[in-house]
Amino acid sequence: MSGSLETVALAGNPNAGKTTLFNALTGANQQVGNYAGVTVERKSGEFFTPHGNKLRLVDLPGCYALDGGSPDQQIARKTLLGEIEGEARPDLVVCVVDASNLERHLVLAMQVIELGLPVVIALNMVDVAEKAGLRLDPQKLSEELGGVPVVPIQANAGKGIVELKQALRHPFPHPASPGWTAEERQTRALQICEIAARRPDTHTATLSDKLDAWLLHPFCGWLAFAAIMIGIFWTIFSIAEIPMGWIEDGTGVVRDWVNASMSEGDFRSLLADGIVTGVGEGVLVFLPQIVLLFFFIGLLESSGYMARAAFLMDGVMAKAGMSGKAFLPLLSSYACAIPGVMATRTIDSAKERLVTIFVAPWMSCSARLPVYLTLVPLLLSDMTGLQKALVFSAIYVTGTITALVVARILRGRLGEDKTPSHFLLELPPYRAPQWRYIFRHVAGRAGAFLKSAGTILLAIFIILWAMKTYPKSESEDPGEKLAHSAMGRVGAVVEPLVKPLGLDGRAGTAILTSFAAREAFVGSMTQLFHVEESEDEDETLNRLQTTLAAATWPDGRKMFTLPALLGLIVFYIYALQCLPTSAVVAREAGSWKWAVGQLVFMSVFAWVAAFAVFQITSMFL
Ligand SMILES: Nc1nc2c(ncn2[C@@H]2O[C@H](COP(=O)(O)OP(=O)(O)OP(=O)(O)O)[C@@H](O)[C@H]2O)c(=O)[nH]1
Ligand SMILES: [Mg+2]
Repeated sequence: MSGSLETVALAGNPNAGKTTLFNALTGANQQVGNYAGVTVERKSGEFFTPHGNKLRLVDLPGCYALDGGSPDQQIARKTLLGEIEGEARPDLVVCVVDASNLERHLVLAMQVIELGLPVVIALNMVDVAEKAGLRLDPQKLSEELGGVPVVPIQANAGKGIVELKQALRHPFPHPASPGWTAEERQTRALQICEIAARRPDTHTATLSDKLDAWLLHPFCGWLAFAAIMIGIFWTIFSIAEIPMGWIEDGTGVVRDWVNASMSEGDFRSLLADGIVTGVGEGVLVFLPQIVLLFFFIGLLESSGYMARAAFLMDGVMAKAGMSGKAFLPLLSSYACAIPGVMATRTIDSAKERLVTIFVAPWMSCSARLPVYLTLVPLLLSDMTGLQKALVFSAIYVTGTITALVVARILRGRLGEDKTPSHFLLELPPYRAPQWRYIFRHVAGRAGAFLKSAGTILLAIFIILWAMKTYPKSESEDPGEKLAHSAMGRVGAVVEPLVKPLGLDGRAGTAILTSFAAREAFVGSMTQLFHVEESEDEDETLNRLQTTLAAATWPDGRKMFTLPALLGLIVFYIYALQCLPTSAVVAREAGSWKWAVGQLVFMSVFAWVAAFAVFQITSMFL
């Protein structure tokens, strides 16, 4: 920690643009989104003022008042009051206010001024205010607030950043702290707005209003929601197929090259079958989909549609005994449960927060995507893009509905809460996405995915290869060879566990590896079911799918029948196979018991559900 640097804190209402300003000042790429409650922890960075002073900048979660109850708002308050252990109180507060929403944002700004710390007001979103016809007078605003410097900026376009930096110079301005009551603040804010931000006389319906009439409509809204979901999955499938083909071809070329340029032996087999095939066909092929998924999530977050989806879901959430506030954390869990669990910090009610943390991993995260992408096309021969998109939507809906039902039961058991959660979701205006941020964010995610391919997954594949190869047997028969190997023995141990699900020890072993990382499943399957190199060009494409479709039991029965596939998909919907998530759950819920309980519960639930699906569908199909 850079303790000696002077610290500037960014405070303000949710969705005021604090993190956008933080990124603009420090060059960081922290998460921004067009809804309240994106930032839930303190993030710090550094920047230089034009006078060459280096300052530390702390981005805070947004808050409506300095006495809010939810964990994220407490972080903001404690930081401003200097109550965070090991952290000095900030030397200066930059209070970010939304110029197009001045009346409400000023109330908090006045509270911040009353703290007695030096304050500079960053009057953000001047573009939006101007479009709405507001006539802003920063000079007047500054006078009315007792001389606090006011700098108009547009954080998402980098406008006014230099001026803002210039305002952060010594001596830091010390405003007089008047000590208003809550009511006085309200009236004062109104008065100031009338003087410093004059509204146009006529109120015209904005584009956001017009869009919302459709997108929040009790019927059309849901229709639009469904269309957006299916549209996204369909696009992911159809566009990604092209680069996937290239990656598969590329993997084939590299494997052929390894096979051609080395003499036969264990090392060649390790490189060609273990590493190249596992990493290429088991992991890299999914990069295009992952990139597209995060791109679309970024688009939804950035445009403001996410907040609408939460609004639509409010009624459904209420039936599950939760507020719409729990929906946004659940929604971000579709990307990854870790930020989802973190985002529960915006929930005031401690019990509702625990319940949300508990069910968050059932929102299908991006790591499950490769598993579904491999299994879904096997369900029917020659599935169309639309059919796949429908099955995908069904998978996501299944996870979500189960999560809500379990949340409802759990919520009932935990009993009433002292602090009832009041749902205060703001509907931000629709905004043009921050493209640069989205692209950097997607690149970051892709990088993390590639890193896992090069580290933990690579290690898993090497271990698998070794287990499959040693100890060696005298036999020439591939089946006997496998049975003799360490892998065959592990498979024999896990087989009784997965046989009731219609799977054999090989599939069982692949499931086992995915407890280390879900993405390992496909690569493991590639290795475990690997058949002899085929000379046929067409077969290289979708090789794993062809292999799995042809896989049989020793007695010749087809293994991946429709019931077995459905069971396996259901298993992956429900299984919690992610150690990092468990670690974050333990931290956020404040107890390891909660995390272990969740892991055990979800694993057992997954097995039972897969068992039921396999057994029941077997009766009919
Ligand atoms: N039009 C316009 N949009 C902006 C401006 N600054 C930020 N935004 C958008 O406002 C939204 C909210 O930005 P964030 O930076 O995430 O807001 P925040 O204050 O950090 O929000 P929380 O972390 O939820 O408290 C994003 O969609 C930004 O693209 C601006 O000056 N003009
Ligand atoms: Mg933020």
